[in-house]
Amino acid sequence: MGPHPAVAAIRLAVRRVLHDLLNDQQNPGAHPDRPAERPPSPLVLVACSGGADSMALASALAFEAPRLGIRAGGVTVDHGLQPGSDLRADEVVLRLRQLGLDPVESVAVTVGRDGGPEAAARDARYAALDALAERHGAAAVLLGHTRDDQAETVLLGLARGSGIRSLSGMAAVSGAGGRYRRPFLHVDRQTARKACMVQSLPVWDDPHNADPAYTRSRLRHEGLPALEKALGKGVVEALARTAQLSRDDADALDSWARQAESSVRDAGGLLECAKLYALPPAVRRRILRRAAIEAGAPAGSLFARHIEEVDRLITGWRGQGAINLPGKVVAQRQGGRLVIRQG
Ligand SMILES: Nc1ncnc2c1ncn2[C@@H]1O[C@H](COP(=O)(O)OP(=O)(O)OP(=O)(O)O)[C@@H](O)[C@H]1O
Repeated sequence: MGPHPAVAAIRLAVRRVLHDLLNDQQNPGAHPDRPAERPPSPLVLVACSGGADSMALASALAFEAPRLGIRAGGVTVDHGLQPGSDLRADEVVLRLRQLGLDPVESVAVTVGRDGGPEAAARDARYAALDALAERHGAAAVLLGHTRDDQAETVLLGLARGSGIRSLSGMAAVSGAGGRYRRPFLHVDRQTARKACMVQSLPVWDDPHNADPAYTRSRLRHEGLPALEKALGKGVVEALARTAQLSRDDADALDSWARQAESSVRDAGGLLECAKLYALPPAVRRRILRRAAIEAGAPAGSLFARHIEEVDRLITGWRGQGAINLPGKVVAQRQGGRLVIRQG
């Protein structure tokens, strides 16, 4: 008898990603900062919170990796935000070792105060995962984001009025050299939970995930169920499809903007307003955003409203003054040119 369908589904998802990874390593051109030499037995780490999604991911990695000549390890990050978080981290380490993963590490981080508490925890976590992956020379770090997480991200973006780059949600491959991989973006949360249950894997339920103080938690427990009730089942799947379609569109527009950029700069490299005006707004705004980031505006603090304001220097010129952007960047018109630089 084969494995339970839920276990088969999570293993297949991980097997696909491991195959992709091996292909990328044989084909280093796909990621220029990846070393051309393929290590004899690459190491893949799973980032595990102890929750159902990442425990399921760890179990599938432990099963599939040895069959492909890949070493499987694990890491859990202790954000130190709840009493007893260090004990939980120790427990996760133990469970990962029981699955046969090696090396397994717990990393304690200090969560800063920049942005909201969730964003600060995420920044600290990724910094720790980056450092650990470097230290072990890991070929990849797997993350347990599911199709449900993707659907929630799309809905949150829609509610904020975001553009299609935000609506494209989380990428299957991201980070330096394509380090982060998300094998479960097409696997639903129920399947991951079921896979843990039938394999008798104990899982930890983060109280934050059920706390109505958090937007994502309210969306998960109230928003999405209400949408499904009103519109029928399949909303999650449809939103995840929107993410994929948006990603393809956003990539195409980014590429168009990169190509158009040189044609809107004069010999001195300044942006020419008349030429920018002639471009479709989606392409023009991408060029303005890139110019602001190049001048030193931090990407994470540069919002659509900032770019819209700069855009009005092109499309609604009434002699307005300089626009201040995050990172002390200033955008202003000088005759027929747009200058974006450190103020
Ligand atoms: N404390 C942590 N240590 C290591 N990895 C983590 C940690 N928290 C989250 N991750 C990684 O990021 C992914 C997404 O995080 P998120 O907070 O959405 O998940 P979760 O609900 O905490 O737990 P899980 O995905 O494990 O059920 C996790 O699946 C896991 O791969």
